[in-house]
Amino acid sequence: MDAFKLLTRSIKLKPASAASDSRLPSTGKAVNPQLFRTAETDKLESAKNGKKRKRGAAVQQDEEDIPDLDFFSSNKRPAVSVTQPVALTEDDEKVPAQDAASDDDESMDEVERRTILNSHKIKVTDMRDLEKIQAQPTSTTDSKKKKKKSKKEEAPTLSKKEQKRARRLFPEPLLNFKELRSKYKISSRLAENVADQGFTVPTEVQLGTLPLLLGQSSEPDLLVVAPTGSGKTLSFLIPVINKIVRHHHSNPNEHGILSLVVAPTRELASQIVNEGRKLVAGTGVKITLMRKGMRVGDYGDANVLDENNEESSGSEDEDAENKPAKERANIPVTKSDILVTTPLMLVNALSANRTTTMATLPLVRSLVMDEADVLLDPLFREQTLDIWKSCSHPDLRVGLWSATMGSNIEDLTKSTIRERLEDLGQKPSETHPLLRLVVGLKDSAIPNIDHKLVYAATEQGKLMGLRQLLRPAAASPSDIRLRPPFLIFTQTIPRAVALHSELKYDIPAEAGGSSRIAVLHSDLSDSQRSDIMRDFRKGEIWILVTTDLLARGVDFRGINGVVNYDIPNSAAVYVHRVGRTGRAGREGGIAVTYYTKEDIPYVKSIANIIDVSEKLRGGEEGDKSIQKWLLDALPNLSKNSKKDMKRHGVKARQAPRLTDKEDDGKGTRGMRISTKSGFERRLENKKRGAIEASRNRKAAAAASGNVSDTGSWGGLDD
Ligand SMILES: Nc1ncnc2c1ncn2[C@@H]1O[C@H](COP(=O)(O)OP(=O)(O)OP(=O)(O)O)[C@@H](O)[C@H]1O
Repeated sequence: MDAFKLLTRSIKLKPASAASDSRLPSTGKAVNPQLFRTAETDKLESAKNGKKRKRGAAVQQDEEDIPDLDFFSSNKRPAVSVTQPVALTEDDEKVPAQDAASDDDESMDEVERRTILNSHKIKVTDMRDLEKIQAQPTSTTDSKKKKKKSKKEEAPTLSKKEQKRARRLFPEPLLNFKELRSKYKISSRLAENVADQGFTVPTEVQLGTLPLLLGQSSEPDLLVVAPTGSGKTLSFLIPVINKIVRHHHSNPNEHGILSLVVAPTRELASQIVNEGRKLVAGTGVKITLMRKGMRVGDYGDANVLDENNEESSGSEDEDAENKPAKERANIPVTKSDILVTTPLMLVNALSANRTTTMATLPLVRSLVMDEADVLLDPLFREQTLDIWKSCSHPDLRVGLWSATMGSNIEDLTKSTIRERLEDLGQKPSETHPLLRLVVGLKDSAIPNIDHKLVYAATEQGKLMGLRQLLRPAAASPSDIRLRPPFLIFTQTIPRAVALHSELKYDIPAEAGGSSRIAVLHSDLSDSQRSDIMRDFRKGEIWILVTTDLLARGVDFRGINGVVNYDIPNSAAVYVHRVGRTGRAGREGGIAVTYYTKEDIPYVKSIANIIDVSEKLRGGEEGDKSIQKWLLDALPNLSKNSKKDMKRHGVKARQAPRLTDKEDDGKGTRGMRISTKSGFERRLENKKRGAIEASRNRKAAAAASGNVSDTGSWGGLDD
């Protein structure tokens, strides 16, 4: 029997069918990017859409026309000159007459709204204190509901269930992208740019959040928890850009950073800029990636850098970081409407590397925190809160977006909003609401990927398993089949480097050899990082070994899967890592997680996530990959151990010595990434020792003049 099969008894492997290839995310068609919907709502929505089609000027593209999402495609769209006139002219404000006229009579009643939101598993909650909700109900509920609610809330004490019900909101959903223009009257240029991307059906998060952020009622602060790959970027960028277009229209003389988007990694920040550039084309809005040395805050001078010259001024900016304060004062302040940044880079720019008090960002009206839970995690918290406080405009709105969000983050958000308002002398009840929108089950993995949790017993077992994945042709029909492109996650940088060197030559030369596999981590230079990202996106690199640097936010179109070579540090990290596949509703992505003896204490939370995701997917009990006996047998982790794991990962894997060539201290022995057995390594070490001793002897003999002159054998090259 295959040794590897013995190690994978905990998982049910289904025979791979010939048809499985066509289900690969990189080859398959993303028929519908939505993850949750029912036949009943499909009918209701198409009835509503049908009405619009008859009346609207432009007919919406049919669902069948959605273009193939191809991993290897460059996602090119027709070039649009960024120098086109600033949008929102008189014409821009005009909405097709029929559409505008049709708006009111087509508003949905509450039953329809409830039906649609519930079937898409969208839950909107008012997060304010109940008294405040009573004092200032939001206009997203209809008036009947308000009356009912306030009567109920007059009762002296409400049960938890009643409180929950009182907080629930059923705002109008967005049925199609055409409504962005016809109903929400966004800039026509922006609407065209959205249409140019070929998106036809809004994802759940877009369906729920866009009306909230673009609607007529007071723009809320918003906490959004929505699945990985569900299109959150578009959801926050469209309202941000539209708000700036309007701002330019009403305040043509006010220029500066109006919106700030903060993301935890440079890779994600630059991806957001790329997405943003497609949307701002021709709108007159400028979006920029924060770079070292840029001046962005209110430093008390009026110099402004025109972002049109941004590229040419890049190298000067780099130098600026190291210039003395006086000279830095002469560097012009960046003129961009939207700044996308990592927290540290912006904090350093606003405080001259923490040598001065933080400068302010007085014009910022929208602060978007992408992957907000990690931005408010202890690692980044101080920096993120400093940035939040530096946004001093009274009309600031915050948006916190992620696929996972602990209740501590919600509490921190509430208290920060409250403190900020107090500092500004505003009473919370006078202002806008804080809403939370959750799509699906909070903190769960997407239901459209296959999870494989594989017991590999030892580090060697993991490597054997991974090698089988790399050679799918040699595998038996019941083995896991994972076609490149895919990502492999390790716990630490040294482990990523070691795994990369172990696998480098596993890809045959005729298939491109070692150039097909790369390693990406934060110790590489910025340019190395972006080259690798580019080559992976282009399909030149097939397998990318990486750390949690790429676990969040990064969108590679149609990668076929994710391998957790080392188990993730927490359930949330699992959700984000595996969410790099199965994006925009694509089926066929695979997430393989190996675990060893040492990992057993930490596996339960991952197994639970998989179990919930499979329940969400529906299907037969027998189709589940996690067996009940495994769930029951796995130990629960104490709170403290969970915390410890989150901070340090599996302790034994932190050991610094990891490659064969390095000495094997006892603690690291079991955690080395290598296929060689201990016996083989001992033999090698002995051989090395013997060679070393022979060299020493020769050197000693040479020193005493006793060596023969042949000197032709230099020993084994180690
Ligand atoms: N309505 C849509 N229809 C089809 N594809 C879409 C739609 N909206 C967004 N996408 C695509 O879905 C992919 C994922 O989007 P995005 O990166 O915004 O996801 P996300 O929700 O931010 O994920 P993560 O939580 O991993 O950061 C992108 O390739 C994007 O172009």
